[in-house]
Amino acid sequence: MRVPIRLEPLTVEAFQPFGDVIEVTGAPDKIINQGLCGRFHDRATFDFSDGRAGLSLFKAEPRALPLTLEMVERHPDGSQAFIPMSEHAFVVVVAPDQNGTPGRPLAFRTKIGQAVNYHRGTWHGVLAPLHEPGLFAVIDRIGSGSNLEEHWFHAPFVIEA
Ligand SMILES: NC(=O)N[C@@H](O)C(=O)O
Ligand code: NI
Repeated sequence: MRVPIRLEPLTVEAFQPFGDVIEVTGAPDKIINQGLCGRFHDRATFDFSDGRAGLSLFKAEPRALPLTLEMVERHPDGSQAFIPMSEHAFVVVVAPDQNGTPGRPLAFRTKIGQAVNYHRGTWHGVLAPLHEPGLFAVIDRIGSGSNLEEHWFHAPFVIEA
């Protein structure tokens, strides 16, 4: 028996307990470059313990819906941001922490132009593009240790459109 989870639109409000939604909304915080560019300033909270921020590129295989969710993971020592490098939606899965194990996951479909930053220690699904090229810039912790905790569900969930 796979428990269904319905994909919801990604919003700042719904995602707030888990991380930041990075997107161009409203007026820029600052107009720069002789008026030719709007700066939407400081839109994500990075948090790294005894390491440093690093920028990597991920090229991930696209996933098809319905998507089986067997596990979530978290990074106790740092936040992790995923910035799509193509104009395609991707699936974002998070779960509340309940005394060290994840509760019922939530699944979101991003809109084009949205990126996410998981706060340090947030349970999340691994990167799940929905289309080629599956190319993302990732800002996360570079440092010692694995910085990775996985939780495999006894009964997988199924993420549905
Ligand atoms: N393992 C790894 O670098 N990627 C995961 O953290 C992920 O969230 O996709
Ligand atoms: Ni991760």
